[in-house]
Amino acid sequence: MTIEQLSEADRAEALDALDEWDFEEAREAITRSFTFADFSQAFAFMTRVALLAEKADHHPEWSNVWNRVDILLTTHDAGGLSHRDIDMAEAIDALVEP
Ligand SMILES: C[C@H](O)[C@H](O)[C@H]1CNC2=NC(N)=NC(=O)C2=N1
Repeated sequence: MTIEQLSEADRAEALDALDEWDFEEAREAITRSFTFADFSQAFAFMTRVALLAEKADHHPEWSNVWNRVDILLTTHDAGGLSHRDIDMAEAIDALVEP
């Protein structure tokens, strides 16, 4: 299965709409940090993201420290950012900003 990296123009357009996400040039990835009231809330969020990831077969690189969850999205199969990352970022945002 071939997944194409986004062109610079498509990337710029997508990032424009994803206010809360930062582009990390070195990793060809987007990142966002989420903070919750406590660990329980953070882990509940991670559970929901995990289900999205399995459904989409697209998985985040992430870490959790107590109430914080740091997420990095990139497409390993494409060697950089693809529409899959944008779709996943939008789906994750929808969990916290309904
Ligand atoms: C075989 C399986 O479809 C692939 O390895 C999927 C799984 N999840 C993935 N997740 C991410 N972030 N990038 C990928 O390229 C990727 N590939």
